Amino acid sequence: MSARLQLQRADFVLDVDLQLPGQGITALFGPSGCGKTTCLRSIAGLERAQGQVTVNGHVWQDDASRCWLPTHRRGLGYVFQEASLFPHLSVHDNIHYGLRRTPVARQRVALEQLLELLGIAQLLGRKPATLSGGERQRVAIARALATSPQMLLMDEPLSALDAERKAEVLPYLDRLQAHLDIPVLYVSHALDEVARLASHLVLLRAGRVLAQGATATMLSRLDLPLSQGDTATAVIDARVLAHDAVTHLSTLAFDGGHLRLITPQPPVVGSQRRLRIQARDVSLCLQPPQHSSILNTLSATVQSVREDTPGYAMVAVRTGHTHLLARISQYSAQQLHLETGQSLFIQVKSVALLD
Ligand SMILES: Nc1ncnc2c1ncn2[C@@H]1O[C@H](COP(=O)(O)OP(=O)(O)OP(=O)(O)O)[C@@H](O)[C@H]1O
Repeated sequence: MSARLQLQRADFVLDVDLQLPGQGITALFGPSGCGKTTCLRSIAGLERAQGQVTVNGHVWQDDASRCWLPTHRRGLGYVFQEASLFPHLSVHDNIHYGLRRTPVARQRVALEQLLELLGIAQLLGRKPATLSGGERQRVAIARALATSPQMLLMDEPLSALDAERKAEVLPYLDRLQAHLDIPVLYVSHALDEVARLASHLVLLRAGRVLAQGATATMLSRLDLPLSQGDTATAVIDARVLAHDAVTHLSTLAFDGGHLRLITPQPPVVGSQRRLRIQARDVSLCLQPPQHSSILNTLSATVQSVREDTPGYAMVAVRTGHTHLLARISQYSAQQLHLETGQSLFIQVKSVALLD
């Protein structure tokens, strides 16, 4: 998918060039007012930006050749912050409203599969007013997907939900991603959501693309603001090798070694899982640590070091082909004489399963 878009407002200019994968979830991320929604609405044809938009070989817009498809002809699904369901229609009729407008030849998503993936089969007879916020949003996603779109556009779909409801909906988004072959462009300003869901990340600043690339790579780049401060995080895709029911420890393999973590529920052996390692949970040692309570020690190479917030240094390290961050005191960075290319050991105090 590619989009080159320019739009001028009185005090805001959008000028982006997006090259996105035709699969998985791509996050459009950045601070409030940077243009995420404007960008999404321009791709949808809800704003009249100038430029070119091509999705899966379909040209939605190309001003050079005077092509501009209206929204209803772009083959897209759109999910807003607040589920915009028809209040007088049942869940069944809301979903079928989208389905009826899709010619049979274009239907690629089986309705039963959609209901199953989003866990809404038992809600079909209900009216939107009787649903919880999380259920409403799942129905809104089903309605958008029922039209078998070329692309699903989601604008902060979880931001109106409290933490509990958000945690309830996230696994459904994981399942959609695993089972449906529809690329998603996902607007968010919550880094935890992006780290969990997105395989690709576009970082926006003041209407422009600051950087774009694989989420894992973007999160660990010291030249980007994502790696600053206490929330800096790395994500790793890993495979479950084993689970020990006695110790509750699971062992996962990634490109760089093995990690062990306590998992209350045994994960499926052989499954691919995404792990999060926060920079503040990684410490550095020049010698292999001995007799430590910390479960995970890996050998690594220093990639770069940068001053972080006052008193702290952020260190990018590589283990195998995997990039991690360590947030340590500046004092420690000086004591260890850290330099690029240096070999050392990292201790990982905490690893979390994200999906
Ligand atoms: N309809 C509009 N008319 C004029 N200016 C607008 C309009 N909608 C948005 N803007 C301005 O355009 C800029 C980008 O807004 P946009 O909503 O795209 O940002 P955002 O990154 O999605 O922000 P948020 O995370 O707060 O939703 C902002 O300066 C905003 O004030």
